[in-house]
Amino acid sequence: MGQSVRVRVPATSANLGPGFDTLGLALGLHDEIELAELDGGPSVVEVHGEGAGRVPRDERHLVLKAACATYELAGVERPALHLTCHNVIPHSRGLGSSASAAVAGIVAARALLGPGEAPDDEAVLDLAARFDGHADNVAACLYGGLVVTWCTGGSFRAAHLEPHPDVVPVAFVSEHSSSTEATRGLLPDRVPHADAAFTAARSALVVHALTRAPELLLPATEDRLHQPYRRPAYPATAALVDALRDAGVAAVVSGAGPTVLALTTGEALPDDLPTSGFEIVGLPIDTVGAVVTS
Ligand SMILES: Nc1ncnc2c1ncn2[C@@H]1O[C@H](COP(=O)(O)OP(=O)(O)O)[C@@H](O)[C@H]1O
Ligand SMILES: N[C@@H](CCOP(=O)(O)O)C(=O)O
Repeated sequence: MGQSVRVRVPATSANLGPGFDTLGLALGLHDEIELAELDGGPSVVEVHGEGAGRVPRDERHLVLKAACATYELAGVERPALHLTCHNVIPHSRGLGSSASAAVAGIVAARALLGPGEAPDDEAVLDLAARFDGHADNVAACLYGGLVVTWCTGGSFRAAHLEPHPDVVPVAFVSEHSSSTEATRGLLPDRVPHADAAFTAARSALVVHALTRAPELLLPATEDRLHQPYRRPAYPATAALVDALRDAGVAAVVSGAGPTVLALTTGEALPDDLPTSGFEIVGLPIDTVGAVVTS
């Protein structure tokens, strides 16, 4: 075997209510991968934990594909690779597992590429966003903390912000899965101008609430752009979001769902919530993002 690297990537929650396709938050739940260059032969994929026995273990594997895309971007012939995945982030629940997989592969391949060959930070973000299709998830995964993402001149960009220390996320991880692609299919091509204006105000306010004024999180997390349209895909998720919000807790659908994210300030949650089918997990905000650990 040639040189190898180990990379740790956080889970992420996208949208945060009104920030559809724009806002992302990194959470303290991590996958780890090892990527090693082989002297020859076909690439090898080992998967432990989440997805083992379900995800493909050949060139279609997301982490390996993302690593290959990085060599291609760098214009460097790719060696055969040995990939080992230790997965914890649940798949298809709205916690950005596919984005974390893409970031893991890209960051690992960048570390293996020589100086002068590796893509710079902007190119890495753009590649990851194109590869996964969700800049909000990949930017949070790369940088940690809170991100605002946008696309300009055909390239994805991100601003990194420090969340207020009083913000305490609690995830209600659904035992059911939901395909992001499928729930995007529920979104209309057009929305009423009043709903766009309503949500634009909340989207700006939620950045203020998350960084400076957590007491505004409940009004700041209202959304009319995506959650109302996705409700039929997961009634239990919709009911839990409603119950939490009725009790004064700033709850949103995490990403495309069906997990629910409550952005609390550490207050006790009501004990009469409709949580059947959900695992309640306190997840601190990850402030460092993807790291090469060795
Ligand atoms: N670590 C991983 N390794 C390989 N494939 C993965 C990994 N994480 C996610 N995937 C693939 O992505 C799919 C989930 O993507 P998606 O529907 O966007 O949900 P999520 O909200 O978890 O990102 C999984 O079914 C699996 O095929
Ligand atoms: N902005 C995207 C985010 C998808 O996140 P995921 O964690 O559900 O993959 C969307 O809302 O579709």
